[in-house]
Amino acid sequence: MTVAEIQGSGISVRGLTKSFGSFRAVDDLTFEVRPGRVTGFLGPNGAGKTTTLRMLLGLIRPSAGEALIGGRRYADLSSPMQVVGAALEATGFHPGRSGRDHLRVLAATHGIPDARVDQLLELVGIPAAARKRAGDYSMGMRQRLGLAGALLGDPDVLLLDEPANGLDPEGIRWMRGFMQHLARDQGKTVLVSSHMLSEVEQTVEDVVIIANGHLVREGTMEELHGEPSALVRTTDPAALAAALERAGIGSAVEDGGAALRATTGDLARVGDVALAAGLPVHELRPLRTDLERLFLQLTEAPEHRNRNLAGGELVSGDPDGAAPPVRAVGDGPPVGQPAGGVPARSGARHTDVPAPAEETR
Ligand SMILES: Nc1ncnc2c1ncn2[C@@H]1O[C@H](COP(=O)(O)OP(=O)(O)OP(=O)(O)O)[C@@H](O)[C@H]1O
Repeated sequence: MTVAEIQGSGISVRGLTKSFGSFRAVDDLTFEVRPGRVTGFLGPNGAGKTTTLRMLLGLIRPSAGEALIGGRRYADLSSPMQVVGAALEATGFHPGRSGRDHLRVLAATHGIPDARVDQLLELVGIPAAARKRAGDYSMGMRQRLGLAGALLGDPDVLLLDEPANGLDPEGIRWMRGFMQHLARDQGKTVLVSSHMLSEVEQTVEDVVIIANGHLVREGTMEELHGEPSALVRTTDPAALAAALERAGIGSAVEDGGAALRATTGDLARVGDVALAAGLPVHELRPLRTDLERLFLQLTEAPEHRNRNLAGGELVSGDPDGAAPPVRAVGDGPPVGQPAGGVPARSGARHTDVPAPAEETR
């Protein structure tokens, strides 16, 4: 795959806004999602994740702004199934039909051979169950069937809404590995939504965090973790702080002055400095950012506090009349060809946030 092809299959959301009556579910949202990476689309319940995904898929019409896949609006894709696959809700299956038949019907309407269906059922780990009625499936099996449906057209872009819901620990591990394989080995753009950062922190390379319809943070997991640092406990923290400073390492007091946080992840160096200064080290360990605390800080800041949960007018379907409210996984977009040309990722990062939450004990 060439660089141009890879860049051509990203996601670009610009100034995206969606109002339901007077209620703004998505508010001037701008972010980019890169190919070849798994990106977490995160936010608390009601933050606007599903609404955004539905706009990307042309299921509802934006009130303003645009949601582009490979540089194009969904409605302008001539072969959407080969460009984007989505697993939004694992509920859109005919209960009396087997999982296999569900996929075969879907495949047939898009000229995809049955062999692909069986290959995918194998790939997602439900080859035998696929012959049973989908109505008897567990939530985890429906998730896997939904994923198979999303992959039918071998799209470059995958949108997965809370795919770990209902999976057992082994299923979650499998799903993580599978998403990483799709992104890293196949160069696909994988956007996975979740309301918990901890659920996806081991899977995703990038994050887009929203709250109350607004973007609160966009960046890599590394950026979210912040600069590495180390906690060091000794008998004379002030003397160690001075020694560290002479060695070019910054520090700050922790634990009410009983310990120091050194601004380096190089534990050996901190230990060596203490030894050279003749100070005993009673504790020395890396300090990790408490991501769950950071997530709460980001999404519960007063300006982002979740007004959504307080209500808002519930409208069934889309008042703009763009499309039906719910669509089955992988439901029938027409056949055509892949899109191209997504603009380069913006270097800008959102930083209207408190300092990273740090775990100190
Ligand atoms: N058709 C609709 N009419 C009115 N309000 C709606 C409609 N669809 C969504 N909303 C509201 O928009 C807000 C965002 O909903 P959305 O489903 O996008 O959030 P979410 O981040 O996906 O949440 P969750 O994690 O709970 O699925 C919610 O307050 C929701 O009630």
